[in-house]
Amino acid sequence: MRAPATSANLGSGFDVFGAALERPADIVRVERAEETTIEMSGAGSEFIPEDPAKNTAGAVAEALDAPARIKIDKGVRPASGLGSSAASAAGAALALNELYDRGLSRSELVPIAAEGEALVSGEAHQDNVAPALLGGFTIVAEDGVTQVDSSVPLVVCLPDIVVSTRDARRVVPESTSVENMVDTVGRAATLTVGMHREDPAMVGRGMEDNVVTPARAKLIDGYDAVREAALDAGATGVTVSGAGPGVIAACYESDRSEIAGAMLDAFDDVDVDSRAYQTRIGDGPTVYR
Ligand SMILES: Nc1ncnc2c1ncn2[C@@H]1O[C@H](COP(=O)(O)OP(=O)(O)O)[C@@H](O)[C@H]1O
Ligand SMILES: N[C@@H](CCOP(=O)(O)O)C(=O)O
Repeated sequence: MRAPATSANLGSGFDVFGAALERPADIVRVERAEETTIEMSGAGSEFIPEDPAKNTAGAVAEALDAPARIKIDKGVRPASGLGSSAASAAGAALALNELYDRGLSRSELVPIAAEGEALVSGEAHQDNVAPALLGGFTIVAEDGVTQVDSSVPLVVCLPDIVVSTRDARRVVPESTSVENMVDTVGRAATLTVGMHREDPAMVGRGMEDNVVTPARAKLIDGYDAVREAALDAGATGVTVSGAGPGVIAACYESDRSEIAGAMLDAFDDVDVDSRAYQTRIGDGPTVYR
């Protein structure tokens, strides 16, 4: 099972919007077993507990009552803002659903995979697991998830800084002004139509946000300079990816490589190592049998 990285929030859609990324991804393998065991390898795996009670894939095996030998090769580093914890949870949910013939749809697996998010961030937010399972752009609302296929080009720059989602949720303001609310609704609506039209300019305009992103940007050294550099290089919009520290830019494909270089240079200028993924909005998980 190949389960994609995801970017949640996209600025104006805190805890609502999410997008599957074409790359990077986790590879999740499962075999039936008497009790669940987990073996981790790959990017940042030394920081991820193999104890099933502390691993997002273990939480999913428990929720599905599907004990298994689970092997995860991380393509998505933990505490990245790229839905690392969600990729493993979504991959495990889909793989275990097949292994045990549970017959649940990908949409029905969203709240089950979110059990993993509750374990690591304290809340079962679904805005990463929804796109990780369904692909494309997703909107998580009280009454269900809406999915739209899209392939808008993106650059995601991941600095060598760790920001845990649990900590980054603590800095989110408890309230905001009506003026900010009106601005956010306008931008969220613009972004949604932009995704549907696959229009990078509209998506970029909708990625601004005056409430959550400014509070979280303070946790990322060099954020303002990286954002400016990406915009100068042609990005149509830039924001914090998920809870950070990843920074995501929407763009036209022809500008992608220049934007990636500009973001890497801007982090380098403040002595922060980083890596850039030239990617786009992509599909959900791929199942290998
Ligand atoms: N299978 C897993 N993959 C990634 N992180 C996991 C996993 N299981 C538990 N974790 C823990 O979840 C935390 C990372 O999740 P989170 O802070 O939400 O970051 P991200 O934005 O990358 O998802 C780390 O503390 C990590 O040890
Ligand atoms: N809506 C959540 C999304 C967290 O995404 P992650 O990729 O950082 O785990 C939040 O903003 O807290």
